[in-house]
Amino acid sequence: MDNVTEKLLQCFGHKKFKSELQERAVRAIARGVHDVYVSMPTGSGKSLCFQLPAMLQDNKVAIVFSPLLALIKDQIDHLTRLKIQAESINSKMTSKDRERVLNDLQSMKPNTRFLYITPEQAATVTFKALLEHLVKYKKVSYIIVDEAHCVSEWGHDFRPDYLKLGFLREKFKSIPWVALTATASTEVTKDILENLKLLHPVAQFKTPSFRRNLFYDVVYQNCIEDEVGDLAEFLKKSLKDDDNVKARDKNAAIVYCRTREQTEDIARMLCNKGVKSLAYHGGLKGSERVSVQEQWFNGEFPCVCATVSFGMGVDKASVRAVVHWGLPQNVAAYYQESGRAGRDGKPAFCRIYYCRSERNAVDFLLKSDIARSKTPEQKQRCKNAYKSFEIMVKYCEDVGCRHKTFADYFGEEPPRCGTRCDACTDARAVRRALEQHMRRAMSATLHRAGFVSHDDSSDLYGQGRDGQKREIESYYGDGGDDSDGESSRRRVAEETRSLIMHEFAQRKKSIEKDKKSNDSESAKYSKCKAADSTSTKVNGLTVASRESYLSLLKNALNENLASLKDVDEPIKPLSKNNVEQCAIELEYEAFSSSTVISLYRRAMTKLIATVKASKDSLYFRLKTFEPKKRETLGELVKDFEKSKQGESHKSHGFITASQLEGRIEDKNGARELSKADRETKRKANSFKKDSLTQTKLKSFFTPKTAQESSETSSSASDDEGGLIIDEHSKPDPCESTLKLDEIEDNTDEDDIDKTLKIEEISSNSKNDSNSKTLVINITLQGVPSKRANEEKVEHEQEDTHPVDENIKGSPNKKHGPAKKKN
Ligand SMILES: Nc1ncnc2c1ncn2[C@@H]1O[C@H](COP(=O)(O)OP(=O)(O)OP(=O)(O)O)[C@@H](O)[C@H]1O
Repeated sequence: MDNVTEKLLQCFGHKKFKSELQERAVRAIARGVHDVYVSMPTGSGKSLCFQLPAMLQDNKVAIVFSPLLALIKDQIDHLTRLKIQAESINSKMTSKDRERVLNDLQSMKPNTRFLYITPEQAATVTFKALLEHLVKYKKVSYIIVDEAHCVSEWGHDFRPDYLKLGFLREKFKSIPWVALTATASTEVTKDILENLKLLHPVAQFKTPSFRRNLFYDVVYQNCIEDEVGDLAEFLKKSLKDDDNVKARDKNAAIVYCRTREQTEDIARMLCNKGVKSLAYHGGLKGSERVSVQEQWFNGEFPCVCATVSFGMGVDKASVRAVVHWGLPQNVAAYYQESGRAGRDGKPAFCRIYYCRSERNAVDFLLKSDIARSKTPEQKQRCKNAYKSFEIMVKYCEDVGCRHKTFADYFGEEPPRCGTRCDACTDARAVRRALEQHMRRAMSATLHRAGFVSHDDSSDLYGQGRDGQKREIESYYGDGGDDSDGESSRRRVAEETRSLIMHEFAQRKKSIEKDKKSNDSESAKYSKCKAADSTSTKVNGLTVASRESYLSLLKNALNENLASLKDVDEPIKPLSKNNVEQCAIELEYEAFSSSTVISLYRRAMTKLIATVKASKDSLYFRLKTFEPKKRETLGELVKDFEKSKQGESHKSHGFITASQLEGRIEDKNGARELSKADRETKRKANSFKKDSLTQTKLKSFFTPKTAQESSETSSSASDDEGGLIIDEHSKPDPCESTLKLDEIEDNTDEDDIDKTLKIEEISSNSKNDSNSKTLVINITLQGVPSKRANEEKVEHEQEDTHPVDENIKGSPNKKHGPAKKKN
């Protein structure tokens, strides 16, 4: 037994080295000839690599740079338990404590063997003076940089203050340096060696990232019925088989969640499903966190649902499962977090429950980071983070070996995985699951009509990298000695929030734009007067909303009329169309006298309520209503019937263009049109051209109930009872009217040769005539033309705006937004 192994036992209680690499690293560092770089997986005993050599040098102190106060505390606690004096100098210490540490370090033979410092503290005048003193009196054994990947912009935890350490290396050339990390890709390794200015040749000790005892797989959340149920089953399987061990050594699990709320929710659900779980996050009080950690550590609660703040410094060997509920931040972070499983070398499971919508949220947040980065360095950093995220996405959305992803990332040869991941065990099953996941994700996206919900994307990803950082730092106290840290974090959070709000505003704008274009489409087919000007006149009001109110008003008027059937008093004869005409006038009055949407709503609500209230007498506006003499469809039909007596097509709702056009072909096929026929044709073409009048065809071709049929036939005999076809022809400052004559001028004569078929293809009669859906499909028979397609008309009554609750019996309340069918 040499003095190295002797000290191993004496100071650390280990009879042998954990691995060959650990021993080689220890011996190389102990020689003190070269700077040493150690890259070993989490839990492989890296700390011992420098702690043991430091213990070999009596009366000397090792300076250890570590990124977080909590990590420092864990290490100091660990060494204190081993009766090795370790200290720190930081802003959280009392001045008395600080003085005590400084006095000891400045003494001839310091008792302190390890001095833990944050990189921020390293930049202070006090520390610089202290270091100069220690070096001058040859009291420094080593300078150690723990978590050295923090020096690299490629790393997932870049800390700018780590860069300053390189100056110290240049200044104190006589002291050997040691840099250690668990997660270093090729780029990160290069950065560590360069940025820390380690003296060449650097002795490098690097274990392959492949950990054979860990089984990796991915489960797609959208492919399972009960996600948490699945998780519970998985945990139960992973946690069993530990009956004969001490409570402390019982199997344990960690479920990493993105948000604090998620940790609470999932922990609760797991408890309900029989897996004793606790939530852990930065929002808990310090004492609560310690308590959770202890209960988990002692085996009282085998599972902890935590944010990423959990685990650093937590050294439990019997973790049998590490689950990520959603996409991990990046490969390095995932390797580190999942690497907390199976530290005892026994089989353990690492699973991701992948959710694509979350991926989209992360994608958005990382892109936002890139967009708002102010300096080229920042931008590069954000781009690196994005690249790393993309690798993680590929990890989840690919069928390749999971371990190979890590090997690629760390610049190693692909490992011989065999059956240590789902993809290598059963690639076909993984491919099938992936395809199913993609299909479902796609259909969900389509379902949302292209709008991916980012409502709470900030929450989904715990507010991105910054959120994750905040989460860690809330756990670790101040995250260093950066006095401005809190304010800069707040600023970053504020910027992130405002960026997200900005993005939402943009989306809202584009939705508004879509709404507007839908609205102008609806206006073409609306019965409301000046429908085109709806939103221009009253901001926020939609045509659909007006149609809803109009429909309610018309119902109320019809009810009013119907309620007087048994009353003795003589009632003015009014057809349904007269009532509709009256409703249109009244609605228009409310619309034209309203300047804001609330006034319009109030006016319409009041109007409808008043109509409903006049139970025993005809509503006064119906009494005084004088239908205007207008060109009506009734007239048109009569014209048509007159000219085509005997020829008229009796089929309901089906008129051929040859009939409408009154086309007469002589023996030579030449066309002759009588004057009357030409007039009829003109009108027919005007229907074809004017979407407004096409809309009015709706009521004409709607299949009628027996009662409606009799009413219509009676109204057909009434000159004023036909359907209004030129409702909008009345000059109105708000509306633009397409006159029949103007349409005639635009008539394309080519179309006359074709047969115009107006065919009702769908009629969806609901309880109320107002809620009928009618699709009128106009096709030009013969060669299908673009124009023919354009002339497909669809009209569906819609109500996208909620109508006031006090209006009862609103049939349109049930309606969803208008659907566009082609
Ligand atoms: N030679 C050894 N024999 C037995 N156990 C050892 C040996 N060396 C270290 N260990 C133990 O292994 C565990 C992990 O060690 P350590 O914390 O140093 O790992 P690490 O690589 O620094 O992990 P992390 O990256 O998570 O900090 C500790 O419990 C430590 O006591």
